[in-house]
Amino acid sequence: MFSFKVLKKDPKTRARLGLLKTFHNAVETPVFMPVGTLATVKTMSPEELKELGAEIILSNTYHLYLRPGEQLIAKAGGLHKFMNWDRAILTDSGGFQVFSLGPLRTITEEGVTFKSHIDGSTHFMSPEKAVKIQEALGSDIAMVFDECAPYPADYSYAREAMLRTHRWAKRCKEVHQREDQVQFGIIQGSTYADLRVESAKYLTELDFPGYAIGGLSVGEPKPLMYEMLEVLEPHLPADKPRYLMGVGSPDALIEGVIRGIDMFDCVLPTRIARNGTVFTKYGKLVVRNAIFKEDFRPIEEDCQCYTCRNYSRAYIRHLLHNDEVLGIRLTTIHNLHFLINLMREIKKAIREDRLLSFAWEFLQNYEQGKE
Ligand SMILES: CNc1nc2c(CCNCC3CCCCC3)c3nc(N)[nH]c(=O)c3cc2[nH]1
Ligand SMILES: [Zn+2]
Repeated sequence: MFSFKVLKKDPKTRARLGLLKTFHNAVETPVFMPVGTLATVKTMSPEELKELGAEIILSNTYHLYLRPGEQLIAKAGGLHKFMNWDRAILTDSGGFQVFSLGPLRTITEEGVTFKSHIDGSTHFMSPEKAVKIQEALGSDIAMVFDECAPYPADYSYAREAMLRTHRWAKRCKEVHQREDQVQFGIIQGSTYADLRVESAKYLTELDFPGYAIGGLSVGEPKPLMYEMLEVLEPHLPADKPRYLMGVGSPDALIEGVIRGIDMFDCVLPTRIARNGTVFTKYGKLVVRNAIFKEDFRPIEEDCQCYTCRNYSRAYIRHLLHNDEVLGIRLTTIHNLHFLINLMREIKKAIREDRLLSFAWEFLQNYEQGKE
């Protein structure tokens, strides 16, 4: 079964504490979901992810369809078995990737024809195909096939893309069969308040068990993203989970929670780790930088992660400088711990009715380092 329950609402903001029950496990929200594009959260084993407190991870229809193919994964017994992950998996539908990765593509009512970013071969993806692929993968939560309009998009294009995405969402709902998988709708409408409300109303009518907010974190100024969340919040079902796609940095996570978001995903922690950048409570730090050559302190003095309890900046910089694989594993562990731990502290603050003061203090410190 799948269920979502609001356990507590923050008295001063739109934040809420929730319990998301998936077919594999129960997840406390607000939750940060690490991204595992090719059926792995890069350099992390499932045991290490559990050690870090990851309860639900993301994977992707587009990437897995191209390589190794959803049929192979189905033969392996599904994505959970294939990657030895027995907790929840949410798969994105590939909509975003087809539009952002595929160099050339043509959109029709039917679907999207695109060229693989791997070998340039031509492929076709439709709402029906995206549903079938995600059913073969066996994720707990499958996203509908949508179009994420680029930013900026003029009003008429944003509206046309939104209406087509609504028709695609309906088609996804109609062909969905897998009982142990739920579909989330994705709200579009670019940065136009009236389109956002129209999209929320239309998709709420389709009665999905959860709703994602798409079309944001695509280059628009953060205040504009937050404004769209404020516009949307009153029009979202209060008893269903809200997932802000592709967000985000520590400050965006806090700003999103305050505006009623329950679920987040972002490639940042793993991606910046690979180029030697780590999160700290005073902003980002490029530990690969030569200034850390003889800095024998941990990345963060009071961080309880495996990396900070055992290694120095000097050692990590040495590893990164020599392309030693352990280096990006250690920065990845720290970054994932940082975001998962931040969500833990946010949940604690909501429980203790002190979210705003926690948020204010965190943002004060974090912006000191100016992200
Ligand atoms: C980064 N900003 C952003 N991401 C968006 C994403 C992707 C969210 N992350 C998915 C992971 C990406 C790496 C592989 C595994 C899945 C969006 N996805 C969809 N379907 N629609 C959006 O409007 C949509 C909008 C997004 N905005
Ligand atoms: Zn650490």
